[in-house]
Amino acid sequence: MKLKACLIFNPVAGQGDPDVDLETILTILSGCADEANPVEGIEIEVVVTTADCEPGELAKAAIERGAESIIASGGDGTLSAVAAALIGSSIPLGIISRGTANAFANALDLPTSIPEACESILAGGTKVVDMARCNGLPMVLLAGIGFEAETVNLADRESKNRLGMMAYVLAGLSQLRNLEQFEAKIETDDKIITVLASAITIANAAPATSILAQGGAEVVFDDGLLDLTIVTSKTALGAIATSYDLLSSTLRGEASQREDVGFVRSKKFTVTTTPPQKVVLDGEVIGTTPLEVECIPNGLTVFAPKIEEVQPTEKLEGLPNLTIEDKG
Ligand SMILES: Nc1ncnc2c1ncn2[C@@H]1O[C@H](COP(=O)(O)OP(=O)(O)OP(=O)(O)O)[C@@H](O)[C@H]1O
Repeated sequence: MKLKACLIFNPVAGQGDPDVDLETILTILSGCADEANPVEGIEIEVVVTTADCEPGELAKAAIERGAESIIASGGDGTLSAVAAALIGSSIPLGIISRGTANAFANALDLPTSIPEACESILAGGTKVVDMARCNGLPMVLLAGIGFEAETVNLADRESKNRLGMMAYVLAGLSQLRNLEQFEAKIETDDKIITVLASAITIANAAPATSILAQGGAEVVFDDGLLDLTIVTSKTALGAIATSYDLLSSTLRGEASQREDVGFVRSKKFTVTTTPPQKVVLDGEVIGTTPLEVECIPNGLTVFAPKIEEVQPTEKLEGLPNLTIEDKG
């Protein structure tokens, strides 16, 4: 057995059967999933979360007990809390998503199925990604002002259980009726921008489905910078057209060309608004503007699948008596 890890497991996350999920995880991580070809497994201590525990505190306590790595399994709430506790440490974090949106794994290009996530942890490859701090709180993915904050507020636990991802879509559609613009002053590393906005999103990392973060087509999670997207749509119809454009341009890997979308990168942003707007941080409403967000470059180490090397399509050098004639 190698590497002593602590698995922090949320039994109520997502819509799957937690007993089956836990057994699958432990079987794969023990190295015995393939009976014919067992591999060296990981020694694991399992800590099950409770309704009133703080998963980050569980992670810190496990490290004090000697855990060499932490594995978190649950929804984005559990994963973000554990990641936040590991910012600035070199303790690698394994991410096994079992939530509704699985934004955390999607944003960092990590596997979202339980078997694939476990296999990449077992293989031991890691990568280093940026983290951020928003109004003094740890931020893994993004902070939203305006439209997105209202949407998250409306997608409650009960509707997420019933509807899964649709809860966010329906909450977003119903929120369009109340779309309101606000005055925003945005300070970057080198400029001050004032604008009339309906949504502002500051992302460290974001899945393609977080369309309000996608003005610049790609949120790069290891460039030491944050990506800010401004949406200024005035009407519900305009917001639908903008959302559709952001989704389709992201899927094409292109930046939005719409006049009601703007984007800018910076290591740090300060945003003030009139009137004050709700702020959602990694899926939770944390209060209202103003807000200050700063990137923490290389803030977290995560287990990640090894990038497959591209095989060269041609190699002739070194062959004996080699001549190569250009046919012109
Ligand atoms: N044993 C438990 N019993 C009841 N609630 C729990 C327990 N463990 C954790 N929780 C609650 O689970 C919530 C965190 O859930 P998490 O975000 O991981 O999953 P999720 O809500 O399904 O994910 P998503 O946000 O992607 O939908 C916290 O509110 C926490 O209080």
